[in-house]
Amino acid sequence: MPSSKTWFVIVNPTSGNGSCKKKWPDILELLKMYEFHFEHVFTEYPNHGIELTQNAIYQGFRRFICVGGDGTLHHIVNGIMSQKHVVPNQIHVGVVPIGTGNDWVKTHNIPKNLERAILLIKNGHPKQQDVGKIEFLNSSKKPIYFINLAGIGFDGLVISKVHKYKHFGALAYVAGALLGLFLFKNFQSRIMVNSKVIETKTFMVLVGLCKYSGGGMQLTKSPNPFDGLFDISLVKNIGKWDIIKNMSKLFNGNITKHNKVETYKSSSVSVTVLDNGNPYIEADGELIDSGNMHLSLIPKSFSFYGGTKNAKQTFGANQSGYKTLVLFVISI
Ligand SMILES: Nc1ncnc2c1ncn2[C@@H]1O[C@H](COP(=O)(O)OP(=O)(O)OP(=O)(O)O)[C@@H](O)[C@H]1O
Repeated sequence: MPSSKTWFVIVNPTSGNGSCKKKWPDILELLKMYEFHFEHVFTEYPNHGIELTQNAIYQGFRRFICVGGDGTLHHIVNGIMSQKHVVPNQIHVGVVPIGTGNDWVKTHNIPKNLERAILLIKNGHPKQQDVGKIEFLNSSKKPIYFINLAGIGFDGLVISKVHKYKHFGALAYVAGALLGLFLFKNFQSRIMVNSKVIETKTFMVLVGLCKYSGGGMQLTKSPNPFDGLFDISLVKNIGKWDIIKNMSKLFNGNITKHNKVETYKSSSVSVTVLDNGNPYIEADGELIDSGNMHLSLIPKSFSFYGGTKNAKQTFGANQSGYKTLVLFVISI
């Protein structure tokens, strides 16, 4: 049985397009220098983080460090939320962000600098944010949990393409979006939210808890991971050229003001696909399924070490993302 002070460190060597493997020796030194008691493991295949987290909880670990990107963190969250041994928010998670998008950490002011991220964990006090739960209608698949954003439609298609472009860094999401625009067909869906039933041609439905997704895009209006409500964007029958013309608005949040976008605040939402399309569902940037889904919110269930607003923000992708996009488009 590990002591309550022992950390369980989960390292995804493939995160950040493989940069995690190169940075791990420095992280190891820093953890030793700041006198963490810890054990560490490497993930060996996709989704392995879920199993590693659950086994560590059964062994008695209550404090985790995620060394990786949004996907690695997503799997740790799913390991925590899908076990029945310990109340989820009694397990505390620190993050050393070494992903490609690193979207979740931007909301919580977690620095990308390795030493500062580790010091934040060492000196921080855990906060609790809301967790989303996705249940798959017409399927026996187990629920999936998310802490950043989940989406169905175009968003899911982009995630299905992104892995091919991870060597572009955060621009992988832009590359996936540009390719996806030419492949995607809007689908007919029924959305149930706040006792309202909406049937419409749909580009995507986004269900947000935190502010950034897709490498720094802001796709919902005013997400708050602590308020017990999802921040939902229903993007109706928008055209491809309309998206291209409004590309900058994906990064500054103004896309939610477009006349084809409706926004809602709710603690649950269902999406049923009404035509032959089988749109992909993504959660925290991971492709998880396709088809119909029901989402509900579990308040303050994820406990983590976050930074403060005053901490120096080292990402700034929301400001720089659009400029980088323009450079990227010019370069291809
Ligand atoms: N040993 C491994 N081999 C292959 N894939 C792995 C391995 N370990 C974990 N994975 C998978 O790697 C994927 C990507 O991880 P992660 O999201 O942390 O990095 P990233 O994609 O670079 O960052 P971000 O999501 O922030 O853009 C996850 O889906 C995870 O399941």
